[in-house]
Amino acid sequence: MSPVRVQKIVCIGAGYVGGPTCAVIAQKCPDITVTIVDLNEARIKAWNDEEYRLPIYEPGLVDVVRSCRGKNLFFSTDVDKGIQEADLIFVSVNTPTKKSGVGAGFAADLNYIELATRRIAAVATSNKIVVEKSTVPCRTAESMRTILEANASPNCRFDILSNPEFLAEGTAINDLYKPDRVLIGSLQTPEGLDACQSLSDVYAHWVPRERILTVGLWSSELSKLAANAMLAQRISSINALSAICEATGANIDEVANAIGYDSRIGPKFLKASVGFGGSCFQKDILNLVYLSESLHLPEVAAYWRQVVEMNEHQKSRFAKRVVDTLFNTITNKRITVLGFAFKADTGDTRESAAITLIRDFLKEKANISLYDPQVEEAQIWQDLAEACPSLPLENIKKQVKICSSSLEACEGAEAIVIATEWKEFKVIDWEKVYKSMNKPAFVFDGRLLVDEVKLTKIGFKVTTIGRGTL
Ligand SMILES: NC(=O)C1=CN([C@@H]2O[C@H](COP(=O)(O)OP(=O)(O)OC[C@H]3O[C@@H](n4cnc5c(N)ncnc54)[C@H](O)[C@@H]3O)[C@@H](O)[C@H]2O)C=CC1
Ligand SMILES: O=C(O)[C@H]1O[C@H](OP(=O)(O)OP(=O)(O)OC[C@H]2O[C@@H](n3ccc(=O)[nH]c3=O)[C@H](O)[C@@H]2O)[C@H](O)[C@@H](O)[C@@H]1O
Repeated sequence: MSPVRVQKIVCIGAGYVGGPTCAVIAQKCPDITVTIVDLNEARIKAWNDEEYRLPIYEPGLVDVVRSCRGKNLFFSTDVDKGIQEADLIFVSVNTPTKKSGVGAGFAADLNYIELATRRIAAVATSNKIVVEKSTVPCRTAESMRTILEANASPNCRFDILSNPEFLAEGTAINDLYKPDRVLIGSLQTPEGLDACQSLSDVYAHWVPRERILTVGLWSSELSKLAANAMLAQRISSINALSAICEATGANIDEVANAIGYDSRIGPKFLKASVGFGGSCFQKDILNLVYLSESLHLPEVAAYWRQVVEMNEHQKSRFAKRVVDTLFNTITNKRITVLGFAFKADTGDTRESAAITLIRDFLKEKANISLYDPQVEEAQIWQDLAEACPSLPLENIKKQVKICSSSLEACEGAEAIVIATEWKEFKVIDWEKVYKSMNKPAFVFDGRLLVDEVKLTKIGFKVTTIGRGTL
């Protein structure tokens, strides 16, 4: 046996990971045909949209899709055909936190992985390299192998690899073009190592070989959870320090800068905020907590759980600071929330801190004016309805107004809360905004975004995460 030269790839799951990742593979590997399949017809239709109104917003993505769609990049709902034709299959389906049953609230829901794996077993008629792209608990590859081997037709051989994705939303294309590393886990058997070589050769079209790390399967799976846990832990650490700054008069930006100069700590990922969001940090840490508990390591589980608890504390601490500052009541007051996405440069709202803040403000019976440059209106209503199950949507709609610009959202408000660090919020005409607001006019900067001194000079009363009041 020698490594197979990959000619046809199918990716199951056309989401935030499958879409950009496989579009970049197609662009960088013109000799490989890449098909991205999904059961969600609307999503596939949007990927095939003639005007390139793609289902996800990601800077640079349209150019990548434009460069190869219809040549060696295809989007389809025909999952079975995709599987049959491919020699390498990425499984890039969602792995959300389980909502019910054993491990509810912590463990990963592997139902989508299992269904995709069963489909591969049911329809494959030739050898396949099956690659776990989704983030999964340690040893999921073993379950996949058991399902594949028990259900496959006799002449099919399956080699399973783990190849977790480390891209961040908003910078996905750049992260894919120049990854810090590509991680591939395989069994250390001759067949496993050959499969690993085949996938390495795909990435080597544009990633330097020294950045392609090859390890054992379980190390690869665990490294993904570990990377997200360590990143989230950094944010919870800086946010914990931001509370101390607010109480002492220290400035969190100065503290972050000072500690970041230590080359062992480094300057990145030390921005205090209203709390981390996104589909993965919380889910992956809870997954690690569940794994630790299953392995009878309660102290380890408690350690990682605290990262999520600190994040919840940061969000509620910020919401409380808003209410306290507005003379202990926001009932019937108009609060402007700028930003709804979980971070800038994405339209993704999963676990966004803005949702928690608005939920808390609605409980206090405030009126909300909301503006985000990318998030669709329907998504906002869906997220708020889910976050406030005891409030009928008609009531939410009476309390929340979705606006089409920052200026419109700020008019007549008592306070502005910056929830997402969109660059455009930095350059708002703050003089104009000030004139249009009720006085005293408050700004609560949950993202260390605006110039506090300048806004204070205009007349605003500014409260910033990690700083005492000026
Ligand atoms: N969103 C992100 O930035 C990152 C996500 N990840 C991981 O990647 C995985 C995917 O995440 P996203 O792309 O964000 O999820 P997503 O929800 O955007 O996309 C998953 C897609 O899979 C499709 N799907 C589910 N089961 C299917 C099946 N049996 N056959 C065909 N299609 C199926 C769904 O319809 C959906 O469109 C998750 O495990 C996540 O933890 C990893 C790194 C970054
Ligand atoms: O597995 C995943 O899904 C991905 O999760 C994160 O990527 P992502 O969630 O897209 O975005 P991040 O840039 O990590 O931001 C996550 C959250 O932390 C917040 N954040 C980030 C950095 C910081 O210094 N402070 C801070 O509050 C962001 O605003 C955002 O709400 C990781 O950065 C990726 O490496 C990983 O692949």
